[in-house]
Amino acid sequence: MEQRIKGIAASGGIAIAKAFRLEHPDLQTEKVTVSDAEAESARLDRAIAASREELQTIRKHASEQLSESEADIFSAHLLVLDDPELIGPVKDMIRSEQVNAEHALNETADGFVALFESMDNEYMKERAADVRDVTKRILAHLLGVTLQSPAMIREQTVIIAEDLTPSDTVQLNPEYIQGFVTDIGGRTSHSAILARTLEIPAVVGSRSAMAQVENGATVIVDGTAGEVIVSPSHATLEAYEEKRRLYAEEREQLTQLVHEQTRSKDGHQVELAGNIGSPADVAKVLENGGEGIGLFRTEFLYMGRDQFPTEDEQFEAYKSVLEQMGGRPTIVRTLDIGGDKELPYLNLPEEANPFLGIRAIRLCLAEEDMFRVQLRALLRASVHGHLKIMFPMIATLDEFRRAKAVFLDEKEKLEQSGVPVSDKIELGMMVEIPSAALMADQFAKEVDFFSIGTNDLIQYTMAADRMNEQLSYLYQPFSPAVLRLIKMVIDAAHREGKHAGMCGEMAGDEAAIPVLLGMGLDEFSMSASSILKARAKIAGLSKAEMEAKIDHVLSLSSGEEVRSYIEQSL
Ligand SMILES: C=C(OP(=O)(O)O)C(=O)O
Ligand SMILES: [Mg+2]
Repeated sequence: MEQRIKGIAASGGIAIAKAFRLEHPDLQTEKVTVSDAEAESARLDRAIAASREELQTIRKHASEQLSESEADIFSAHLLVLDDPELIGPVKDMIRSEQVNAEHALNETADGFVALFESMDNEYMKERAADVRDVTKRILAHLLGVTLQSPAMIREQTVIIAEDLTPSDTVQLNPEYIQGFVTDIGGRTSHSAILARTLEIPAVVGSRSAMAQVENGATVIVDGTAGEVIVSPSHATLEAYEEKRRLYAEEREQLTQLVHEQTRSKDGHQVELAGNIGSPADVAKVLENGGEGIGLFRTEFLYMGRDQFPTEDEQFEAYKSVLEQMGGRPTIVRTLDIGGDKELPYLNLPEEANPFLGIRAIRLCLAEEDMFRVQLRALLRASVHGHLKIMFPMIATLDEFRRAKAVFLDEKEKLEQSGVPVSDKIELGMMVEIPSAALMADQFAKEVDFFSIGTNDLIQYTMAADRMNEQLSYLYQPFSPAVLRLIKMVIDAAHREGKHAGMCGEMAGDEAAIPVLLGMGLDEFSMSASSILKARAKIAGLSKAEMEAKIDHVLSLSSGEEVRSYIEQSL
């Protein structure tokens, strides 16, 4: 009997294969009193050493088979493994309570996991997953059991699991693993991100796949719709085989656009760029035909560690991105920390409204030494490619001028000490605060370019938290208030002969592209996987026709009206 299970669409496409249940061994432990605490502590050390060796092997496998960013997950695990804040208390507990290593490890790790998960912060939640994953590995070694390894699978399968740990996911060989379904997890969990990187269809958060799917059952994973079909009827199977064929055909057609320029039907050219968070992300942007980097979120270089990255570490990262981009325009955004992105080692005072607090450029101007380190690293890297720098969260002209003055001061100092620096670095700003959009005419005289950050611009225009799902009716890219601000920014830039780009999620939204093209946006920056679709979309649109409709769009009175007008006539 055909059964359908709904879940969260984590990675697009259709997979059809036999189910393989990935079950993790029972790692239940009991509290036992030990007489020799030192011997117990030594037993823990041996399990940690064995885990370290295993993790190093997996990390090597990941960096060879996948990319450095996947390998980084295991570097994070190795850091957890060596973290005295985790291991120290485990050993203390073994000694002070005379208990077995398994129990001490479980108790301590549970405490950290609960603490991290209670924080309303995506980043800390991921750290909780890392601690859980590392704990399991050490426990397996303590208990002498083997963790099942997906790398051993050698037939076409769909993996069904309660959850896939990052170490499971990284072992998935797309040659055999057609897709996967998990009971828990969301779109931003490690397993979902890796599925998209591997381009394996995946459904996460299905809740009941493990309870309903038996080993060897035929399974269809519709990763686009977030649906799993178990033991499909003949008719369903045929329908999905056809869907799978169409999906592959569509992707194949899109890859033909990789080396194309981005032009509308009537010949207007725009630039399609990629958003990245680390040098490892550049490869995907290039594979998908990105013509530049429109946003490098450098804060990720500062996160996931316990101290600031040094000037040299940053220099290497910027140089790597610029070299990989081989002369294509590369916009690096200076540190945008604060709000939901925290740096534990910065010890910022708690704020009642962090999104309205000391974040991004405000923080950099307050902590000038930290800002100068980043600017020096960028200046030194500038000779390795086509670097543009932008400042986040600019609210006033004074802030832009102050940031620019610090930049020029560092530039001069480096030049005086004989360090080669490019003379062509453009300095721009994010427009993500309504005050900046409203004053765009004045900013446009002083900046080299604008990049509109709609993720924040929408939240600050509508006073609606971008992460609060209950406010999604207000968080509307198509709200005429937001569209009018965007239009003001683009027009102001063009009046001064400057470029206007966009790096918020809206730039890659297929429904928004006709309006943005019509308003004259010069550069659209988005996640790598959206680039080719956007290129195809633009190729089918006439810039002149879109432009003729903008006045009407801006005269509409609600986001819903704009959306339905776009659906019907753009
Ligand atoms: C691109 C943006 O920046 P972030 O999402 O990093 O705040 C934005 O605000 O639109
Ligand atoms: Mg922003």
